[in-house]
Amino acid sequence: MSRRRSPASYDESDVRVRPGRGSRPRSKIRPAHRNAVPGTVVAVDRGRYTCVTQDDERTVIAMTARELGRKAVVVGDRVGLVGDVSGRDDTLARIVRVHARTTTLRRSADDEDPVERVIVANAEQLMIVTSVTDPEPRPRLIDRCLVAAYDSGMTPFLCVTKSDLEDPAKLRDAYAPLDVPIIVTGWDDDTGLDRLREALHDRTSVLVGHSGVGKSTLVNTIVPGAGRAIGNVNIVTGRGRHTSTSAVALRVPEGGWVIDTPGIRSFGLAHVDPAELIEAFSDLAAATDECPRGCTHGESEPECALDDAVRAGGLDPARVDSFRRLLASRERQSGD
Ligand SMILES: Nc1nc2c(ncn2[C@@H]2O[C@H](COP(=O)(O)OP(=O)(O)OP(=O)(O)O)[C@@H](O)[C@H]2O)c(=O)[nH]1
Ligand SMILES: [Zn+2]
Repeated sequence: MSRRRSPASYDESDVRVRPGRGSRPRSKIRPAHRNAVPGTVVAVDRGRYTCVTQDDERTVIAMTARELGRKAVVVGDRVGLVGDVSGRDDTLARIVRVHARTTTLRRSADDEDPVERVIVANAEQLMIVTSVTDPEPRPRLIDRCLVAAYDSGMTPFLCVTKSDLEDPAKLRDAYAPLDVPIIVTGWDDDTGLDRLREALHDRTSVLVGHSGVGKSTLVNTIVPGAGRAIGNVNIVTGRGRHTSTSAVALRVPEGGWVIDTPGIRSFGLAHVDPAELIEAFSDLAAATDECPRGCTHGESEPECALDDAVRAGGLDPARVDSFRRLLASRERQSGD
């Protein structure tokens, strides 16, 4: 029997409105956003997003609209902007849309940290910068950057700097067996710089590397007037804001974008499946074709073909060791 009640006794808590997809008045939101101005995020600083509009390259500062929720917006994101998009001083636009990303460069603070951070979106290639010396090359960091590149869908290449200080042959030989281009630069090495310009031309490239390897120096050469501070990470971007903790995208005059990132000490890979790691070790991957089914290629695998290849002199033991250290660090985290 249905209860009858007067409107006065009508308690709103009785009313069940299903928040179904169709019940929202979406049409109220959409028309405004249809006119959203397309842009790209070039810098992020404490909730303020510096964007460059697609049509006329105006610099617009924006915040995210509430409806985007807590979704992270990062450098390289293609966004839709509404509100005051004039780009005049003291104006603030709103980002109402973030388009699907073609690539996503992520890292976690360390391998045990489940919180991954998206650093850059939509870049095509990862330029891993390492100096021959001062600071010394860190092969494990390079390996981790390679893993991150493949995981993100970006093509990696190595840029070896400071060849004027020490012969880069050893470093170059170590990475030659990998399927990764290597560009060597140094003071008075114009050929290297030409090759680098060519590699960056008309592409969107992210620079990563340990602090002090010379990223800012390269960026200032490639992008005159970029104003990247040499010797520390305090930089001036957009309308003169100071940023030191996040990436910044800069337009290459001849075409393309370079995205500089602050110097890093480590590159956490908590988000990467351990089974994927071997892809970043292209010099080792072929040997694992001979492994028994289900081999993880770890230290304790009794019949891993990597060991046979090392014994036969076909693989550099240091490379296998480097791979296995990374694998062990990731497997600990996965609970294997
Ligand atoms: N000898 C030599 N020194 C270089 C070269 N490139 C950069 N340097 C020097 O290396 C130091 C560090 O350079 P930066 O460009 O600031 O390095 P960075 O990678 O941007 O460092 P962070 O800003 O900490 O990320 C500076 O003193 C540069 O002058 C090079 O090719 N040869
Ligand atoms: Zn194996």
